[in-house]
This record gives sequence, C-alpha cells and structure tokens, in this order.
Amino acid sequence: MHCLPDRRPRRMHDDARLQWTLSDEAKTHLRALDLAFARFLASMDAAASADWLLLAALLSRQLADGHLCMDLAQWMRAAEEQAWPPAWRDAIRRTSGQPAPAWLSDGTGHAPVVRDGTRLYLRRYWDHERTVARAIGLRLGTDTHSSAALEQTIGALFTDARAPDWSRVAAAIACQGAFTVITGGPGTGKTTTVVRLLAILQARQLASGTGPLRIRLAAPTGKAAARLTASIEGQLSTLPVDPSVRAAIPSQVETLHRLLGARPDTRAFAYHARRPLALDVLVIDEASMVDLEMMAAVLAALPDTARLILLGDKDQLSSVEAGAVLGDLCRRADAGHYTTTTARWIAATTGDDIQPWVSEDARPLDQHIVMLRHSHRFDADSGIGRLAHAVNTGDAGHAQSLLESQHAGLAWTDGACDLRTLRELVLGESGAGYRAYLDVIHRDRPPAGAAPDAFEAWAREALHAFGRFQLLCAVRHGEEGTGRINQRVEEILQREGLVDASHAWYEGRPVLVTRNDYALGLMNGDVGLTLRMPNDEGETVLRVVFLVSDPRRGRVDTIRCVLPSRLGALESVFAMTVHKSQGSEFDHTALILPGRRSAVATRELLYTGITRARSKFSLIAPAAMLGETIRQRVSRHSGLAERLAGDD
Ligand SMILES: Nc1ncnc2c1ncn2[C@@H]1O[C@H](COP(=O)(O)OP(=O)(O)OP(=O)(O)O)[C@@H](O)[C@H]1O
Repeated sequence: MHCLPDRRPRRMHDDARLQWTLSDEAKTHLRALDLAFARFLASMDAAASADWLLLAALLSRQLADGHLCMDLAQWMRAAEEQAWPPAWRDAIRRTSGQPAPAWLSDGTGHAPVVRDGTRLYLRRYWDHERTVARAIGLRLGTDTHSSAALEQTIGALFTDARAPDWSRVAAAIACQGAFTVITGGPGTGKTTTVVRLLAILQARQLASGTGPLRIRLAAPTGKAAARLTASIEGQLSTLPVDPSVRAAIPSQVETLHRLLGARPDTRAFAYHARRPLALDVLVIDEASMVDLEMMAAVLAALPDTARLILLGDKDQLSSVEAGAVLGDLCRRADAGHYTTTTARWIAATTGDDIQPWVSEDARPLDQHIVMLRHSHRFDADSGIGRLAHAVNTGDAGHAQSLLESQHAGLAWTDGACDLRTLRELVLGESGAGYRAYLDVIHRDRPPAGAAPDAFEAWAREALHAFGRFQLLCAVRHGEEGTGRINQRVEEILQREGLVDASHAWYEGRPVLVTRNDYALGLMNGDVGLTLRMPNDEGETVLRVVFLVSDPRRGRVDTIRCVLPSRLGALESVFAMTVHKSQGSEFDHTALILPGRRSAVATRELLYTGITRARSKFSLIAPAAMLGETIRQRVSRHSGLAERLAGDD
C-alpha cells in the first residue's frame, strides 16, 4: 500500500476529526510532535476516524517514555501509567470496530504505522527492531563440540577455583558462538573476561596462519570509551599470553558514533548495510546505554560473518531514547535457562557445573547470554555492594536498614536536601566534596611563566580531583533537579570564597558537554574544568580543559584546552543527572532523590546511582521516597524478546 497525502488538505480547525487536538487534555498528555503526527495522518487519509487519529498520537507519545510500540492487547497498562482521560479509553476501544486507516499496514508498502501481531509501531522503530532481531537471529546457534585445544586455552587463562566460574563459562560460550552477551554488575569481571576471550580468539586465529582477526572495541559515550581503554590497557599488560597475541589485541575503544563514521549535520553514517564495517569481531561495552536506533545502525553495518559481543549491566537504566535492547535480551538471564546440551558441553569444556541453571523452557537466545554473578570490586561486607543488591532485588526494608546502620561506605540523610546537608556534602569533611579540587586549583597553581607542561600537569590533577566526587540528581527540573542544585552549590562555594561566580565563566566552573562536537573532538558527556591557562603570549586566560583520548598518541589522558566561547551545548556540572553519569565512576557519589513521588525515580535509577560510587555512597531522600523508588520499575514495551524467541 502506498499512501499519498489527500489532495484536498483541510485546515486543522475545519477538520472535525482533529477537534480533540485543541483540548486541554491533549495539551497535557501529548507532545506537540504527537499532535503534528495526528494532523499529518489526517491529511493522508480523509476517511480515517478521529479515534484512529487519537490512537496514532498516543502511539507517538509512547516513544517519550522509551516504549517502542503500543501493545493493543495491553493498552490499558499505558492508559493507567499515563493517566489517559476516560473518553480516550472509549475512543481506543471503538477503533476495533472501525475500518483500518490507509496509513496502517502489516509492514508491506510504506504506511507510516505498522501493526505486527497485537503491537502497533511507528514504521521507523518497527524497521529498527527487525534489523536488530535479524542480526542477532542469524548469529544464534552454538557449536557444542568439545575440543581439547579450547579446553586447554580456557583452562590456562581462567584459573579461578570458584565453581561455577561464570567468566570461564562466558568465554567458552563466546568462543563457539557468533553472538554473546556478558552481563553483570560493577566489578564482576566483564572487561577481564573479554580481554582473555579476545586473546583466545586471536591465538586461535594466528595459529591457523590466516592473518589476525580485525577486532574493534566500542562504547556509547566518550567517557565510557576512555574508561574501558584504560582498563584494557591495564589488563593487557599482565595477560599471560604470547607477545604476538597481545600485540594483536587492540586497547583503543572508540565511540559508536565514531565507529560508524558519524558526520556533522546528518543522521546518516558512513558505514551501513551497503557499506559494512571492515571487522571480524565487535565488542560493545556499556550496552545498556545503547538505544534501539543506534543498535540497529551498528548491526546493519556489521558484516554477517562478524562476531558480536555485548557487555553491560542489564539492571542499569537504559538510554533515555526509545528501546532497552540489553534489558530485552537479558530478561531471563538471572535464571540462566540453559539446555542440557549446553550444560553438558560446558561441563566437558570448562569443568563448570551449570546444571542448576538448566530449564525445560530454554530458548536459543538464552544459550548466548551469561550473567557474571560475583563482584570482585565489592566484597560480601561492602555496604555499597549490599545496598545495590538489596535495591536490585526490590528489598526496600533491607536497603533502609543498611542505610540506617551507618555501614562503612554508606551515608543517608532522611529528608529533603536542605542547605545544611548540601553544604556538608559540597564542602566535605577533611577536604572532601568539591573543596578538594578547588584546593588543588588554588594551592598547586604553577607560578606565572612556568612551562606549559607544568600547567598541563596541574590541570590534569585538578580534573582528577574533581572526578572523585559527584552530586547526582534524578531529574533536571524542580527543587531537587540539576538546574537548581547547580545554582545552590555555586552559591555555597561563592560564599566560602572558593569561586568567584560573579560572571558566567569563572575559574573552577565544571561543565558537561551535552552534544557531540566533532570539530572540537568533544563528546556528549565529556566533563571539563574552567582554569586560567597560559595562551601563546604567556598570559593566563580562562580556558576549559578536558581529558580526552588521543588515538595517535595512544593515550586517554591528553589535555585539551578550549576557549569557553567555542563551546556549544553545555551546562554546569556540580550536579549531573543519573542518566548522564552512566559509564562513569566516582570515589564518592551523593544522590539526591526528589522529595515527592516522581515517575523517573525508579529502582533502576537508584541502582545506577549507587553503582557509580567506588568507595562511598550518600543518599539524600525521605524514607518514604526510598521505598517508593525501589518499588517503581522501568518498563519498556517492545517486541524484541518475543521476536527472537520466535513467538512473533
Ligand atoms: N576472576 C577474577 N579474579 C580476581 N579478580 C578479578 C577477576 N576478574 C576480575 N577481577 C578484578 O576485578 C576488578 C573488576 O574487573 P573488571 O574491570 O573486569 O570488571 P567489570 O565488570 O568490567 O567492571 P565495570 O563495572 O568497571 O564495568 C578488576 O580489578 C579485575 O582485575
């Protein structure tokens, strides 16, 4: 079916079918984009009913909550969550007795709305979901032949006595299959596993005499890429393998945008289905942050013969954009769902017993997913590790008692974020909080006329000190949002005489880049500090300094100085949203939850905030909000899991 706009467009006010778009309810519940979509569809089919047009606007609205589709079999869930007016619910019910509009199809033709089983999609997202399902689907199926060579190499690199050692299981599964997901909480060994796995794959390849595997490593943000690069560099240096194998494993991690050849001013990438990436193995870290559109772009550009390995924490918040690919893939990961064949083959290959994770309801996808379950970063007594676990399992009572027990590494202010609390956090006891990096700026500043290297070292030290503490907020707006908290912190520091914030740009102002700037080599999520740095004439002037990765120098901590006026989209970052903090870690994080019920304060958000902390986590939230937040889950509607299960 090919839909052309009706030749006799009617003005919106004349079109009785669009009267509802003028109502207060429409303005409250729908975005301008959703209303514009309904108007566009009205112009495509003069016979489509008002009820169908409303349904289309509501479908478009679902994307704002991260849903990829609207399931007509369960639309009441969305109606409840989004508090649709009763009249709208009646309208949706009526559509089942009305003829389908011309702009709706089963996917054939170009109709902008697609019905697939009971799900309605905007075509773009239907296409993306199918691209992802196809790319994963063609990689399902594991070669379960035991081989002495594989047993030996896995045994040599994975020597943990723990049984089962899920890292070893993940390596075996990834060696024999073209698609693997390795999921796990912070410090569970995802990076360690993948580095050893790459060594096994590369050693096998080099031994076959057919030239090394082309391995590429990628992450969704510059920050995550830099962190993984540093971690892989560390792991490689101690990897007990032949130097030729070590030399053939890359450590440089690039952003997905760079991997795909993003170009300024266009959504199109240089690499796509007709011009695939030249690689044999692709590893994507922090995959929970990759939305469906980006995952579809990567998988479309992936050669069919390439091996794909996704790493990430399935319990973290997903991207703000629509879709939660990693979450969808890992829905059944806790219980394993392995087949007896997989379990027998693992026992023969690695000696690990995964029989308790065998299920009669095993599906092909489950055989490619491995969850690492032991944190090497947080031991069994660690307050942060225990709190993260309690939150993740929905145990609000235990989470509260851990916070109340003043466990090492945990602090809780039961109440709103008042001035006293904020002052204590920001000014810190014994030079912690934000005082630490401001002390570095003031105390360690090189003398006028010092060599540029001395200023670079000082800037690096200040950036590292700033990176040790971070205030996190659930939301951007309102009293507990990043905007207001940033303002209040600035006022506190100004009153202490630690900054002079009388102008927009001042020494010590930390900023967050909020849009990729390829010309400057800065990525969305990069954090910079405003410092007085020497210019070419030797005068000190305000510059924003960033730590960036420089592939030519093979380093991840190159200092880049930028004129404040050259920077485009940015904001102050004394406080950052939990969403923006993903892919980063800080010694101490302090999370401020909204004082009142909020749709964004979810279990996933709290878990993500807690796991950004390496050694100390502070929570500022009324007790009632803590319980509410742990009970509230993110749910994202999609058909990906069912598509891969073959149910669709
Ligand atoms: N099997 C192991 N035995 C002992 N220590 C390990 C093991 N695996 C990983 N580690 C150590 O645990 C720490 C975390 O490992 P790694 O960085 O691989 O975890 P991760 O899951 O990638 O963490 P992240 O949360 O940073 O993504 C590292 O110091 C690593 O050396």
